[in-house]
Amino acid sequence: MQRTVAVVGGGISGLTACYHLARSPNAPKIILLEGSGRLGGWLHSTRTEDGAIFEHGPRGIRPAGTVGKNTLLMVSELGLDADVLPVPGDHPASKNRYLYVSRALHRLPSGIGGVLRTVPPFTRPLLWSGLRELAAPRGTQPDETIHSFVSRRFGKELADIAIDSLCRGVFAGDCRALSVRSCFPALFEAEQRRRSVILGMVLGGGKGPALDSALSRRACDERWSQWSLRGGMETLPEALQDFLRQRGVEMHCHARLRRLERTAAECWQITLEDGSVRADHVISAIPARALAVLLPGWAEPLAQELRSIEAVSVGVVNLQYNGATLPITGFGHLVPSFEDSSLLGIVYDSVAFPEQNGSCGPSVRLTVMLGGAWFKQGFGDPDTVPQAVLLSRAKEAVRAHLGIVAEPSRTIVKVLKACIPQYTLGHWQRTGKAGRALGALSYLWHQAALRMLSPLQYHRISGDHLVQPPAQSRTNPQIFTPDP
Ligand SMILES: Cc1cc2nc3c(=O)[nH]c(=O)nc-3n(C[C@H](O)[C@H](O)[C@H](O)COP(=O)(O)OP(=O)(O)OC[C@H]3O[C@@H](n4cnc5c(N)ncnc54)[C@H](O)[C@@H]3O)c2cc1C
Ligand SMILES: C=Cc1c2[nH]c(c1C)Cc1[nH]c(c(CCC(=O)O)c1C)Cc1[nH]c(c(C)c1CCC(=O)O)Cc1[nH]c(c(C)c1C=C)C2
Repeated sequence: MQRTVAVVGGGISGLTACYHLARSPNAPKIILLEGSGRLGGWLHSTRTEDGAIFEHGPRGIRPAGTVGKNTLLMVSELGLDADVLPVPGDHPASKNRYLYVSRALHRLPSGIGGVLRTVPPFTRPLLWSGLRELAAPRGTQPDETIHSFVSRRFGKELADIAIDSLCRGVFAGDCRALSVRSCFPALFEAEQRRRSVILGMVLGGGKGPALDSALSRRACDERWSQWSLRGGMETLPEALQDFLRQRGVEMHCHARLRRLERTAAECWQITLEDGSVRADHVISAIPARALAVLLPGWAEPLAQELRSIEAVSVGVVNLQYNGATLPITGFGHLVPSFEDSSLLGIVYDSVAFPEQNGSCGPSVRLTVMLGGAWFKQGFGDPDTVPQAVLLSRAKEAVRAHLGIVAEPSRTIVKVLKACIPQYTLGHWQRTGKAGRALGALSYLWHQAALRMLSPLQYHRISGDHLVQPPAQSRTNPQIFTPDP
């Protein structure tokens, strides 16, 4: 008899889970249950009538590594090759990286010359940090904050300025709280394996299996730093939706889960707001805390671990300035927390993807990212912060950092509540305990099946929704399967 798999959560993880299930031999009956009125989760693009695109969530996917390659393969299989907008290695958005420190923009050093010279905002050449790292002993702790790890190996200045900013630009988080083992497993493992991060990176090792495609070979040849899609990132969930519909996958929006229980007949009873569904297997692709409240009482040890994974909120302000020009070109700039804690950085969307400017003539499109781990101290409660406060803060930052004083011709303000999970110190223990709790509940962990899922998640993104297998096979969705 055909088995039924219910996938909970219609973000990119849930959609990708359905995609791989639908393509598998002996595909089961698949039911996708999404709580909101649309599929795609944080992949959300506004398309204006004059053809401009504004991204409210991710705006560029990195092609590198196993997950990057697998994602490009999926993009190809979905027939989206012609829609891909690459940012090649020689593009200013790939080459130029900026930090805003002491009220000025600083281009980060690159190339051998940049490493040998003292380049502000740093007070010594980066070569010094590199030599220090090569000589530093291997760490002895099972986990460490990213700040402590980088200070110990490369020196405090690099941690305070560059790593602090990087963590804000990837996790909207505080490097003094985030775990190096869970956020940057490659760095942690390089130190464990070779004693030095630099040696570990140069000598390589530990890569997962990747599926090659013409698109990923092109990405490699042209050294893409990232890519987007002509109609915006939301094109990806839309294409997945079309694919799944053709394969007979049942997709339900406004289907928020209320309760998840096992029945005497060894299957899952999924209670929705207005009905219920039965399934042999459940794949959860919803945030960890959202899953914790759905679990039955006997799964409390698992729920407890899932509850402890917090997520931060981000204010995303899209701005378009017709007729304006930027003083510099690059992907954007980041702001370290000591400079301005609640302003994370500004993305120069019109530099990386000018094709998405629309037909209003030359213009600058920017996204100002606010809050993150500093949201409450900067803006108060994300549920009640007035949009005008975020907008005025964003416009002021654009004026002060980039010298654009004109009023924007278009603005969109969104508050993304609890959108980026934080893998804080000891996250590996939480996921380990959760995995053991699952084992003790006598459910099977289908690690192999999971490796293919969730292209974005694996990109050291939010994998919080899941109880994660060990770092190498970390992925997002979690499968609950009754014991055979
Ligand atoms: C501002 C921002 C910028 C980002 N930039 C990048 C980037 O440049 N590159 C990159 O790779 N990644 C980026 N990310 C990360 C990336 O967007 C996320 O990791 C990814 O979208 C997460 O997808 P998901 O499907 O796992 O989760 P989500 O998108 O959170 O989807 C979960 C879904 O579950 C649904 N749901 C929740 N509870 C229930 C319930 N009880 N019942 C049914 N459904 C439920 C939700 O409505 C949602 O649709 C960014 C994220 C943000 C917020
Ligand atoms: C989970 C949320 C993510 C955000 N961005 C990324 C994720 C996964 C992807 C990402 N962003 C940056 C990197 C670092 C390495 C790189 O390839 O550049 C990654 C993997 C850095 C970055 N992010 C933003 C900017 C302006 C930069 C600097 C780029 C550069 O070096 O030129 C914008 C930004 N993106 C996110 C946030 C919270 C943010 C804040 C300003 C989300």
